[in-house]
Amino acid sequence: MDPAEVRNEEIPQASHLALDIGGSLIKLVYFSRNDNSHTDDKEQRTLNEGLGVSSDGSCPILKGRLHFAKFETSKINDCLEFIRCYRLHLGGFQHHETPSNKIIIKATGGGAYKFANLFEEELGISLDKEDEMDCLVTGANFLLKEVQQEAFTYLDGHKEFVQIDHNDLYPYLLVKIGSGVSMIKVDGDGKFERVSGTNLGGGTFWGLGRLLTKCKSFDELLELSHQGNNRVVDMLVGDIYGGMDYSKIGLSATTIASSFGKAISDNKELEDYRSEDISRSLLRMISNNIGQVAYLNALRFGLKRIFFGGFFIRGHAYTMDTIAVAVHFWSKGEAKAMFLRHEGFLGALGTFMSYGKQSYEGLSVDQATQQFPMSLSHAGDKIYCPLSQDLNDSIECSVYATQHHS
Ligand SMILES: Nc1ncnc2c1ncn2[C@@H]1O[C@H](COP(=O)(O)OP(=O)(O)O)[C@@H](O)[C@H]1O
Ligand SMILES: CC(C)(COP(=O)(O)O)[C@@H](O)C(=O)NCCC(=O)O
Repeated sequence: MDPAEVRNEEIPQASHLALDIGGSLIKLVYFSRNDNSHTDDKEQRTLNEGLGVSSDGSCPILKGRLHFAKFETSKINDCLEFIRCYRLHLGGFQHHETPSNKIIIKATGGGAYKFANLFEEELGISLDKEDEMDCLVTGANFLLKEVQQEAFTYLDGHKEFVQIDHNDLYPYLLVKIGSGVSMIKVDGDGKFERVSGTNLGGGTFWGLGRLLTKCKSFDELLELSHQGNNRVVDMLVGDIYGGMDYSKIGLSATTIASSFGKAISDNKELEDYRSEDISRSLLRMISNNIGQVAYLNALRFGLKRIFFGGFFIRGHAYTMDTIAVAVHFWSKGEAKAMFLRHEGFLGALGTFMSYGKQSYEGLSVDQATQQFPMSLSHAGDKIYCPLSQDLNDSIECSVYATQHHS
């Protein structure tokens, strides 16, 4: 929605804005209270029991919705306008030690540093910086432990949700495919190590794709790949071996021997290739490489489960299939690639949850839980998301908030 179109009466009472400002995209998570947000006594008691908190009335549970939004980092002014328009910047917290009682908003990602002054100048707010890897892991652990049907496998066009056993979650490898790629070995809550990364990531796909195809948007480039045939551009084992498999080393004739390799011998110019084929080849090259590097890192540490997140994936079938096939192929079926429904918002969710650590004056989230229609689900962590919600929509949840006094 164009922020200019937002009318006053449509503006929700929003709070707890959390920002993840990455190299390509800015992700926002914020909470808005329902009009009649406070629970009645009976409901409050039930919620408190579910959350395992005391029911002395000092910790009101606010009902409302979690909202998700994203903007291209290069269009940060649109993001600032959106925040201003929805008055999201007013819903942070105040640190009584901060001169002039500036409102503080939680933020992560490189942009929390790069754009700190811009946020201060444009919105008059300070960004309280949370570590990016910390937030990614917090967001991933929360989703894997608390959200049913969050993780799924994808192979040969078949999507299957994975039942996560809370007692058997760790260790796992988290692969965040953003502009670049971070690979994090996760051993528990707050226990992790970034073990590797690669600069061939989502930014590489989009950047090279834009140059090679003249596509105007990431989605257009992704869409093109649907109709493409990578074999027009890629050099296959069969191209080298006269149509035959190289079975002695386990390579079939259709295996890609060299991504974009055909372009060296075709005597063609860029214009002679279809954008669809280039997009498909590029997508396959990047996805395959990430799958392979991820597998090698899983092998280093004996990890069997690899969760892939980040907005590069975009729930895109061909991307997930390529990554899953790479992991399956290289691990000979030993390791499993899994994907996350809330793939792009791990960092922003982790940042949102970091409000719970605050003990400053003002409203702070200590716990939040999604309320299922029939009964309260267990809320071992801070928020609980529903299963079938489109991420572009808001999701219903409750926030357990304490009022801190100076
Ligand atoms: N609308 C979009 N605009 C730009 N990139 C997009 C878009 N949707 C998905 N992407 C892909 O997602 C990547 C960014 O993923 P993200 O997890 O947000 O990382 P970052 O934190 O680096 O911004 C981009 O490099 C691109 O490959
Ligand atoms: C520097 C980053 C952590 C920034 O995160 P991003 O904005 O890409 O999500 C990431 O781009 C990265 O891990 N790059 C790979 C660097 C490397 O290990 O080679």
